[in-house]
Amino acid sequence: MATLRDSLGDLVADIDGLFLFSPSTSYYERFDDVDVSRVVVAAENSVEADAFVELPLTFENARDRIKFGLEGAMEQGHVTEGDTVACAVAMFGEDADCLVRVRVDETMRSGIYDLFTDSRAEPGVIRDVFEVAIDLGKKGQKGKPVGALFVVGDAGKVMNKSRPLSYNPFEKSHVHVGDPIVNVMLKEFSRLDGAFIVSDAGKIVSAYRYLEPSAEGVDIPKGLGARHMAGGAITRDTNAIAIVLSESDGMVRAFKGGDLILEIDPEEY
Ligand SMILES: Nc1ncnc2c1ncn2[C@@H]1O[C@H](COP(=O)(O)OP(=O)(O)OP(=O)(O)O)[C@@H](O)[C@H]1O
Ligand SMILES: [Mn+2]
Repeated sequence: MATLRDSLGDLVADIDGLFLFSPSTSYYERFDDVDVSRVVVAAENSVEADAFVELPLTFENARDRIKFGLEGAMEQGHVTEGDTVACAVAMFGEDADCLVRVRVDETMRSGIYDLFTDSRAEPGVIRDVFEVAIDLGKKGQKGKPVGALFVVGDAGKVMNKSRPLSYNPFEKSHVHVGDPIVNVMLKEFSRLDGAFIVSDAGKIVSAYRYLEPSAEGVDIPKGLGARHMAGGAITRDTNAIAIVLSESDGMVRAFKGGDLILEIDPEEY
């Protein structure tokens, strides 16, 4: 047992910060006396932590969850480059069952935090669009897999770089993502071609848009087709982000600045 304990000790030796992911109050309070900065990463700050990073999604993939927390803490100044931190994460259960030691540096930065907090669109709008895409990916449309492309934020510019494929069902309406009825509409219209355009504040500006960005210099992973190329490229030409559900592999991918930032599997949600 001694060696196992030693190796656990190694994981937390000389750390500069302790990250607690969605801790219960009693778990959080167990670390009241630690002499390193304690950062809570959770959907809500129910433990009233001083250093808190809000999770917009659960991020079933623990790597994404940790990256989000670290990037947020870097951005908020709770940790700095070169720090080594320990992260207590719940991987399988409700309580922390996993301890991860990481060194905070620029290579850790995937842009996952900036995607939500430093885009033109409001973080809540981005979260709502993710939720629609994940839901659509999980259930498909009438049991069949569907693809969908959502371009979120900077809608005026996106409209200028696209053209209609059909009449716009959202033409005179003032509906917003996150509204349950709208989510049903979005799912219904996802069977048809083109992209949904969503404003910074979450208004659905249009469906059925054919995007015409310049694809120059856009480097998307091999194997992805025109939908992903158009989605990635429009985020280089504008300050929008794109959230793309693939009909062929069922994954939800997010692009910003022409780069693939995040990839999530709806089946895990
Ligand atoms: N420039 C574009 N603007 C808007 N929608 C597009 C554009 N190009 C393709 N699409 C949409 O994407 C759909 C799928 O195209 P394609 O198979 O080439 O993309 P993909 O990236 O492989 O996506 P998937 O993984 O869903 O198959 C098209 O039927 C069309 O509705
Ligand atoms: Mn395809």
